[in-house]
Amino acid sequence: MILDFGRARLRATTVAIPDPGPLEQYLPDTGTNCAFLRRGEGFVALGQAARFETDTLDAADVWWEEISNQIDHDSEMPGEFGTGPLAVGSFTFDPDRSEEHSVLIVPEVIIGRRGDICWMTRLGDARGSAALPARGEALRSPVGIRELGGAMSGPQWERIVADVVSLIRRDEVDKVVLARDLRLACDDPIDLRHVYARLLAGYPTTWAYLVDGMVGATPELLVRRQGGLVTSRVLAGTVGLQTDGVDPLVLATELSRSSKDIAEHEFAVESVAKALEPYCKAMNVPESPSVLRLPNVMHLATDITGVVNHDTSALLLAAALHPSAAVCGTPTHLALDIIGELESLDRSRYAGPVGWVDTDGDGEWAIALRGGQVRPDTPNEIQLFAGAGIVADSDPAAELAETGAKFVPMMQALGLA
Ligand SMILES: C=C(O[C@H]1C=CC=C(C(=O)O)[C@@H]1O)C(=O)O
Repeated sequence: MILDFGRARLRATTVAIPDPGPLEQYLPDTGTNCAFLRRGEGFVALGQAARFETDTLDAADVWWEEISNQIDHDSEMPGEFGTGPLAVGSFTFDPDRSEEHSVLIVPEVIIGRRGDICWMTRLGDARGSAALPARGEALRSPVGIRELGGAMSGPQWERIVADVVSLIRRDEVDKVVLARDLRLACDDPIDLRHVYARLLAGYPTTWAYLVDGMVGATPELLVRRQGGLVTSRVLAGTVGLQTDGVDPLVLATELSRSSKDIAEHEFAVESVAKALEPYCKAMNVPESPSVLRLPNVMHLATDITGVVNHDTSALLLAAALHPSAAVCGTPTHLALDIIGELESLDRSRYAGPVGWVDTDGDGEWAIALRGGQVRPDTPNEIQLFAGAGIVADSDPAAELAETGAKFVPMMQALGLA
């Protein structure tokens, strides 16, 4: 943890700025840089005023509340969602079964946009606060990229899917989300800004994240808290769009009628609705899902909304919701054990919450899907992850193909697809 404010309180200043253009161009090639953007909205964050490495979202919430209480914030747009000092984080899927740490970073400079509003927040010395940082250096595309393989081969992974299907048919568990990984290497350290820019261009409707070596473009929002309102976008049930010549509308119709995908989706919706209920005085859970179309896949999607009845921060709401049955299974504890036993994989921060929280406890936490992780000791390598929900009617070959379709955004961003 880097944090020694001594007795001094921390000063933060937020100013309105003219439209700075695409925010990702301000990401520097070196040092700490984070980003959380969707359709051009969100923020990029530079530098690190404080850092907390932890296991749990609850511990992170306590730490962030302490820091928040030390910040004096001077803002030209008080109360505007997402403006002001915040903490950006990426959490492991299962701290009990991971070598990886979770991290919460308090950036020094934040440049943001939401609707017509653009702003810059600086922590620390407020002098020169109106000047935007210089644009980052030119992006570097990966050179000599090659596949190193994953923890399991395709056929090995299909066998564990078949084992899980047997467990489900024997009523030992209802649903288990199984994941696999793929390691890639380049000749030089990977420029995550390049990967990030490609994801932003190719997948504009997703939440594109870049936090401490984790990069990806996820379509799934675990939770957003904005004032008293809470939203969660639940996804589960997928069809790949790689099938040449098949009309996407036909695929969308098939998906929305597929009893296998509907069952898979219902487990996920139920897990989120149940976890959110104690925190809400009113909640709307649509009765049937819609179809969400992305360039590589289509998903069954349900947007749950509610009114929060407690003063519960976005971080604590994420703690209550994670791991949902979209990434773990039903019942949660059994699915976690089965994943731990069969997957042969440290999921690290894949499928964990990734996002931000502000000093009022508002924020957005997505699920770190469709991404990969670069670690400081192996900067030339990236580990990609993709998973699929397994239910009674799952076909191992189809589930393997589905994970292949879910790798596509990262493969494209790395110049491989
Ligand atoms: C676990 C992943 O996706 C989840 C989100 C949407 C659809 C899913 C599915 O249909 O299996 C998964 O539940 C992943 O992308 O690695």
